[in-house]
Amino acid sequence: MSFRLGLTGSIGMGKSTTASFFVDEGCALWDADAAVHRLYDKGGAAVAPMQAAFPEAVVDGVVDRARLKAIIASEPTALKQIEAIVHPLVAADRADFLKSVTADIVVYDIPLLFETGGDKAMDAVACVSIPREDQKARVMERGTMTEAQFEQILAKQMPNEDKCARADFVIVTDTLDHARQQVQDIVKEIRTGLNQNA
Ligand SMILES: CC(C)(COP(=O)(O)OP(=O)(O)OC[C@H]1O[C@@H](n2cnc3c(N)ncnc32)[C@H](O)[C@@H]1O)[C@@H](O)C(=O)NCCC(=O)NCCS
Ligand SMILES: Nc1ncnc2c1ncn2[C@@H]1O[C@H](COP(=O)(O)OP(=O)(O)OP(=O)(O)O)[C@@H](O)[C@H]1O
Repeated sequence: MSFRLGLTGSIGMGKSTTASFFVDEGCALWDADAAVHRLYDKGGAAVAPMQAAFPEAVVDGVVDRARLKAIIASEPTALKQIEAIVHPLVAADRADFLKSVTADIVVYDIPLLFETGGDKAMDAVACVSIPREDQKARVMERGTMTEAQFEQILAKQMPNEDKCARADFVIVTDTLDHARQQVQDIVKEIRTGLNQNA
């Protein structure tokens, strides 16, 4: 069985970028946010239940993220409802992915890993981290969220310090080269452990 490494971190901290460095080292990757994109897309399994719960959020058979963010911003219970629809479908997507995996290390990029208790199913967890001001600046630079939407999502997440305290590895994503170096060190350490146990 593959080594299961959870990769988590708060919004905009650098999970996706760091995940790509693990792929460069030969790890397999499953990405929870990417699974949500597939589920919201045309023909995706979340479209029909989302249409039933939030008819105005579905446009041309696709869940429209801008509309969804507006709904989340104005309806306090909306995100919980969305999670109840989406999270079981995300779990099914992950189970499907696992059927075909052969890599020695599988990285699970999951923003809400600790919040959902998913860390218990991992052999180790790595958390990406940068100071809060840099995090906010990076998210604002992306231009896909207002400051209020960013703060609202952030409020739903476990504080960065708590995530880092619970993680086995903390990856500081201050520069691309530094993050890549830390990823290479972690992969080396895991592979050394795997070879010792083989
Ligand atoms: C809130 C939505 C519309 C924002 O879409 P957008 O395209 O702007 O951002 P994206 O999907 O890339 O998410 C950005 C980040 O927001 C954070 N985030 C997303 N959903 C949640 C949530 N339910 N709780 C806390 N943080 C969240 C994560 O850090 C994520 O990496 C979208 O993320 C969504 O529909 N979320 C609900 C589904 C969910 O819980 N996804 C989390 C992974 S299973
Ligand atoms: N190591 C790094 N050095 C410099 N910039 C970085 C680094 N890692 C990520 N970034 C930049 O930070 C921004 C956010 O990165 P990324 O999309 O990987 O974060 P994320 O945690 O996956 O975000 P989200 O939680 O919103 O999905 C991007 O603009 C990216 O280019």
